[in-house]
Amino acid sequence: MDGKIVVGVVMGSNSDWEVMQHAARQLEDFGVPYEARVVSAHRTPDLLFEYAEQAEARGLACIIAGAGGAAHLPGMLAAKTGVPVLGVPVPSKYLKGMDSLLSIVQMPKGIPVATFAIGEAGAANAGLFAVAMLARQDGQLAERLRRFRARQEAAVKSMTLPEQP
Ligand SMILES: Nc1c(C(=O)O)ncn1[C@@H]1O[C@H](COP(=O)(O)O)[C@@H](O)[C@H]1O
Repeated sequence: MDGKIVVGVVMGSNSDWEVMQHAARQLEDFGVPYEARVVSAHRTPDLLFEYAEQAEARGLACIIAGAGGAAHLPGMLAAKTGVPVLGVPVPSKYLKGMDSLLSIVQMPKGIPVATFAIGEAGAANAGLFAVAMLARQDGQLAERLRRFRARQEAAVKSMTLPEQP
């Protein structure tokens, strides 16, 4: 990777960072150049349009978009760019992220958003999914991903449980 930003991590509010940092951390760990931005379909619609319209020309390979509640950000980005959008439902205060999940996953046919699990695991997996996509064209990244999986497998195999009666 030559340092050029290839993944955009965007979120509806800085209150989403606690969750979305898990996507950013995966990209960082794998050495994938990314940017993190607050962009809101509801609160900054012009900025959303600008970000989406420039994404392809800026060379973004994908956009990871996280939002909570009436989470229209991922879908609206997908509507305005051909760059693949990975949606992360951020947990919400009252409906625990079910609202976010349904807002993101139930896209109309023709404008896909790849939707991940609610919360930290979904954010981390969106980061890993972006790595996996980029690794198809990048042998070194593919090797790093293979080693990550091997370490994870070894960690699970060495897990112990309390003595059983
Ligand atoms: N769902 C959206 C959008 C959007 O979809 O454009 N913009 C902000 N938000 C969400 O509002 C929640 C509360 O935001 P605040 O904490 O700023 O009040 C956040 O989870 C954010 O993603």
